[in-house]
Amino acid sequence: MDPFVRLDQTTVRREDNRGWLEVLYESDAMVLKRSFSKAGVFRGLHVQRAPSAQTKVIRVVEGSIVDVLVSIEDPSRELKTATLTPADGWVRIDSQYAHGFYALQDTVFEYVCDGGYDEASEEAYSIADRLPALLGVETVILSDKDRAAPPLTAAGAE
Ligand SMILES: Cc1cn([C@H]2C[C@H](O)[C@@H](COP(=O)(O)OP(=O)(O)O[C@H]3O[C@@H](C)C(=O)[C@@H](O)[C@H]3O)O2)c(=O)[nH]c1=O
Repeated sequence: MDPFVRLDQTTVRREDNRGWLEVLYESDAMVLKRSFSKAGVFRGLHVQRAPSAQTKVIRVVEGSIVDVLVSIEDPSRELKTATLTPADGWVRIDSQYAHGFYALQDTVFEYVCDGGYDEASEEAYSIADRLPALLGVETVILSDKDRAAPPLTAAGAE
């Protein structure tokens, strides 16, 4: 038997108003993806809940972002931010975090998720109206899904 198992997977690119998302490799156990975001795009916040929770390992290939996390276990829903560029290399985000990022420049972003994509278990929260003050930016380009997401509020305030 040939030990070099050729994978019959073609890259699927989905384009929208933000740029594009490519699924490079997908199995039941993991997904490898790459996205391109125009400067001013915000993607997120997204989290997959149990039984489809995912740890994400992310990196910026080109450009720069402000990465945004909020622990869904933290009742105060405090936002954590970090500016990331290619020099930061790979960064791990554990599964309790809803994740998003703002593209400061045109940005190529790559990430591996352990566990497959499960749209039904994904939750999205909007922080779009807070981004101008939080990041000192004017432009915020969103997907239709993220624009329609409920606002992130402290637990018990929903
Ligand atoms: C994330 C993802 C999306 N898709 C499809 C669904 C939709 O048609 C299109 C675009 O999906 P989204 O709008 O959810 O793409 P995007 O907003 O880039 O979603 C990503 O945001 C960042 C912040 C994350 O943390 C990621 O885990 C992921 O949720 O691609 C897949 O087929 N597989 C996937 O793994």
